[in-house]
Amino acid sequence: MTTSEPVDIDLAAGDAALRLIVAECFGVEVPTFQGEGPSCGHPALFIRLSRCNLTCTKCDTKYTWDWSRFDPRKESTKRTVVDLLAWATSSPVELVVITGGEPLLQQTRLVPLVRGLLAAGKRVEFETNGTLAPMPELAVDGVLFNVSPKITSFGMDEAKSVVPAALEAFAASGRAAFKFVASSVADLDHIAELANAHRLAPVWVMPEGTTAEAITAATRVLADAVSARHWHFTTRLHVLAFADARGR
Ligand SMILES: Nc1nc2[nH]cc(C(=O)O)c2c(=O)[nH]1
Ligand code: SF4
Ligand SMILES: [Mg+2]
Repeated sequence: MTTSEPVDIDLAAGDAALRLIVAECFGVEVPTFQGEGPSCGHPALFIRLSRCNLTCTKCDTKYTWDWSRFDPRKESTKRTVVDLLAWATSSPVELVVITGGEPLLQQTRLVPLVRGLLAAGKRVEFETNGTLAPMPELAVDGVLFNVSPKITSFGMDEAKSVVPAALEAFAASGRAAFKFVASSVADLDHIAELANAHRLAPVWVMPEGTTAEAITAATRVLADAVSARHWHFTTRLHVLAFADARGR
C-alpha cells in the first residue's frame, strides 16, 4: 500500500483495545531507514516496545529495561493496538520494524497488531534477541525476524542469552536472519561455532559501535574475515547517518 488513506482494519473489539507497553514510535513525523540487516536502507517505521528479558552491558536501549538508571513511568506508555495501527497507517512507508527491548515478551498482544499491519499492506520485521520462540501466528507471509543472539563479548552470559530451542524454532520458520554484533575476528570464530551448533543461517554480521568512528573501525577489522566465510555484512546506517540520535 502506498497511499496514506485510512484503512478499515477488521479487528475484534477485544483485540483493538489490547495495550502494548511502548518505549517510542518513530519514522512518521521524522522519516528514517531500517539501519540494520537485510532491509538496511529501506524506509521504515519503528515501534520500540519497552521491557527486556536480558541485561546486556553493551545494550544501547537501556531505557527499555534498566530501572536503576531510568524511570519506567517516564520511559514507557501503554498504547492500544488500534492506536498503533492508526499511527503506522498514517504513513505510506511499507516496512514496520518492531523492536525493543525484547518485543516478543508481548507477542500474544502483537498478533492483532501484526495482522492489522499486514492487512493494511505493510510488511513487518522484528528485531529480537532470539530467546523466545515466535508464535506461529507471527511467523506468516510478510513477516521476517532479525534474530540477534547476544554473545559473551556483548556483555551477556550465554547460559541465558543462547536458548537452543528458540533459535532452532527461528531457523525452522524460514523467516529469520541471524544478525550477530561483533567487534573482533575472535568474535567471528565464536559466531561460527554457534551457527554450526544450532544450524543458524543466513548469518549476518554487524559491527559494534554507536559512533561512525567505531562502526568504521570495526568494519575494517571484520570485513575480510566475514566475506571469507561467505556471510552477509550490514552496517548500522542510522549511526552513520544520524549519529545514533534517539528516534531515528
Ligand atoms: N534506523 C534504525 N534502524 C534500526 N534497526 C534496528 C534498530 C533497533 O534499535 O533495534 C534500529 C534503530 O534504532 N534505528
Ligand atoms: S537483548 Fe537487546 S534490548 Fe535486551 S538488554 Fe540485550 S541489547 Fe538490550
Ligand atoms: Mg538501536
